[in-house]
Amino acid sequence: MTHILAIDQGTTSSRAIIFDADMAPIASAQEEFDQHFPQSGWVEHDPSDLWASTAATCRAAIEKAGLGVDAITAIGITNQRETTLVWDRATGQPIHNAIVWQDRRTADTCRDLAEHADLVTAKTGLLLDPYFSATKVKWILDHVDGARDRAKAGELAFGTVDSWLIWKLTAGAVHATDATNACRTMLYDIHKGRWSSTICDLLDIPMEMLPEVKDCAADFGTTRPDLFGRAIPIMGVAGDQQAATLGQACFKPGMMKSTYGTGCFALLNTGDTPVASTSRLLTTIAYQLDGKPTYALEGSIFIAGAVVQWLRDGLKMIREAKETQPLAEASDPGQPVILVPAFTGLGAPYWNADCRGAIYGLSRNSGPAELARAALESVGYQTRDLLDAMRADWAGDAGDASLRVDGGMSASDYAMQFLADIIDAPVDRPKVQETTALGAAWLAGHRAGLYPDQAGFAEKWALDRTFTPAMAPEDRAAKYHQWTRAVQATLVFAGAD
Ligand SMILES: Nc1ncnc2c1ncn2[C@@H]1O[C@H](COP(=O)(O)OP(=O)(O)O)[C@@H](O)[C@H]1O
Ligand SMILES: O=P(O)(O)OC[C@H](O)CO
Repeated sequence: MTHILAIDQGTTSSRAIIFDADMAPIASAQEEFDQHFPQSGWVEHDPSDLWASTAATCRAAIEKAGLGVDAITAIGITNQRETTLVWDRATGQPIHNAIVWQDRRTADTCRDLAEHADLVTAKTGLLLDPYFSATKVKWILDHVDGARDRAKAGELAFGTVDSWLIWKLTAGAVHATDATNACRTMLYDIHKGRWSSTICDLLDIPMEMLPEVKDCAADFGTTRPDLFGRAIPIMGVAGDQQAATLGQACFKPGMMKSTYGTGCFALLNTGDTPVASTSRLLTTIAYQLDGKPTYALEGSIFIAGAVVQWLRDGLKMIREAKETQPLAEASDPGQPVILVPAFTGLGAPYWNADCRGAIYGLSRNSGPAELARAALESVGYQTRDLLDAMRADWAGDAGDASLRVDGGMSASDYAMQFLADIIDAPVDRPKVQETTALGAAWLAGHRAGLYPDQAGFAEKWALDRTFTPAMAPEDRAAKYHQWTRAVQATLVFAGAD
């Protein structure tokens, strides 16, 4: 038994990757699943799609590795965070579709609770926003007949995607989550390390439905033997952005990573201190090991790679994401087209749930090339917003000041070079870009005694390429100024002050 199976259940696809004893990925499988948009600003997943694609990719990865299931020592799970599921404990049937983290349907609920915003932030480190699970659970309890009474009677279970997968993998034997997922629900007190009865009361969420919260490396039960041919222990769990922080070996305070998947999430390790943000960033748990939380400041952007998906699936302008590279390179640099991809509102540091996307600076000559460039650049601009906010919040040593990047969109050289240019700092892309899965694998592998400790793991981090800033300072300043004006105009259009 020398290998680890990492499950990465993301927003647009489920992946399973087998890592060998040296922590190298040797086999993987991936499946996309349907996104459901029942109304503007609403996003749902079918829970059975999340489970079926996870089970299928695990089986496919084990098969591809060709080693037999006995080679798998343990499973690590990482997942899209905040996405909310409620299911019947007796039947295992969800009572509603999963409400996805991007979903803004509870914007009004958040407005109604505005007087409690400071209390919520003080306890959870989060901002009172529809992004997090709490108001989504409330919405399900408010809208599904009899749900609240059944939850009070202990008949219903709430979970983020990790809990749902653990439940399915263990055939309902384990209802648990880890501290990194719990801290994204807006129901968890990150200082006391337990569910907040105050916030549960505020939202009328019965605590009977909440999962047990564990360390990231812990015993999460064993899989149903018939699933993969043998009962495999689940030994590691972390939300995907926290898993990427681990996978990027950001173990020291001041180290930072930014992941470019559907959205973009930058996490700065702040050590054992939960730093309260004055710039509307989130205070979150980066990982919890041996009962001890390590905290992070997080900037969350809702749309990063999803803007490229929109060019592909919405505008049908490209067939594959990578076509944006030659298009952007061929664009006319004289056309300052700016795309503000606020398709589901704006996240950090603006936190406006109502605004929607906008494109500025179009002329008769603007076409796919300029749009592709604007889409790739929008990700760099948004990251700059986050890093400026982090600099304002974090007085500690900024490590080596480089930004470690990963996620599907980090494959775009154009986007990464523009990112380095606009943030005026080196951008380091590692050899293993599956850092999210690697982080989950490390948690499980370390607990199983197969993988090294933090220091040994950090030594293995290997660089693929550094993108060095090459933009003239006056161009950087002028371009960023245009971006900030475009964001302001977008907020004004949405009716924000
Ligand atoms: N070469 C590329 N250029 C630009 N964007 C890309 C490229 N490859 C992938 N992407 C984007 O990356 C995202 C997928 O990244 P991934 O890490 O798999 O996301 P998630 O975990 O959120 O499902 C997609 O939104 C896709 O548009
Ligand atoms: O699925 P991803 O990689 O876009 O990540 C989603 C985040 O966890 C949402 O907070």
